[in-house]
Amino acid sequence: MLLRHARSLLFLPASNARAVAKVRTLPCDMVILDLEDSVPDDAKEAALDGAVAALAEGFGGRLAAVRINVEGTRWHGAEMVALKGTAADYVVLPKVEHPKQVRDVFSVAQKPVIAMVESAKGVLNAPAIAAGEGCAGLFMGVNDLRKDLGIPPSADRTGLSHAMQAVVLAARAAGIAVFDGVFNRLDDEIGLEAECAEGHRLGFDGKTLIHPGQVPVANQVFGPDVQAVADARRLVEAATGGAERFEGRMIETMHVEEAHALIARAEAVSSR
Ligand SMILES: CC(C)(COP(=O)(O)OP(=O)(O)OC[C@H]1O[C@@H](n2cnc3c(N)ncnc32)[C@H](O)[C@@H]1OP(=O)(O)O)[C@@H](O)C(=O)NCCC(=O)NCCSC(=O)C[C@H](O)C(=O)O
Ligand SMILES: [Mg+2]
Repeated sequence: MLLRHARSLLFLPASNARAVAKVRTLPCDMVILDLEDSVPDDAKEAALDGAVAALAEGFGGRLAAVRINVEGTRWHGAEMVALKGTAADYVVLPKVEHPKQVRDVFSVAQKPVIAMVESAKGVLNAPAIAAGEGCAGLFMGVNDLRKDLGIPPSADRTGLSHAMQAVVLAARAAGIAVFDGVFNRLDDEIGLEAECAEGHRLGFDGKTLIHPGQVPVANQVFGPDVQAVADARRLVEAATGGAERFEGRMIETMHVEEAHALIARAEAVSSR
């Protein structure tokens, strides 16, 4: 599956063996083994060993990534080296503020990097980060970004909207994938669905998640929608080139290209 086609990207602490076993039974498109904030300092080395062993066992066709610790921590170097040659599809690098951080990880781990944008500096430098060597995608890190911006945890996402749009713009200008941040309220399915729909409307390709119960909602919202795919197929069938009337609306070349992209996404998802 192409990164851009992933709908549900599930984080789990690499130190949690039960979660590692559980994720192999879930319909998520990407597994992200976390070595950073969800793993206590005294469990980091064991978590890295666990991640490498889990990657060797595989994740049954799901994309696999590992989130490492930031540069300047005592784990960062060993983690990059350990991931080289593993079956990880991507390394996720948190708290990125400059393209060099991504380039350094890419050159040591020899894996494409997904950069997490989770500070004011990261947002302002997102265009350079996204366009830099080794960067395959961007994740919004909404918890850290909120903290950096001084937005209270109880607030809605209004104060993050400029940053979210800036990150989508940066990714699209660089031609890479972009994913919305996590939703912390574990028992609020309606809130999760609304937030997934908001992310979808903003242009994100899918959503990063933290709990198995969130996977079906993200898969459903980032679909793609069955009606939209049927519409796209009819549009592609009907289009003859140039501006024309299709089912009461004008279509042109870009609508045909959009329809092809949607059909490709639907086919990628159904082959999962
Ligand atoms: C949030 C949790 C700590 C909740 O844990 P808990 O209450 O124990 O979960 P449940 O009892 O409901 O679990 C039910 C079963 O599901 C498994 N499980 C739970 N979570 C996961 C998961 N993420 N992936 C796979 N499997 C999972 C449990 O093991 C149970 O199964 P079983 O044992 O067989 O009964 C917990 O959900 C959790 O740790 N979530 C992930 C946290 C994480 O990875 N955090 C890092 C990413 S968040 C982020 O990136 C923030 C970002 O940086 C930012 O700034 O915004
Ligand atoms: Mg964070």
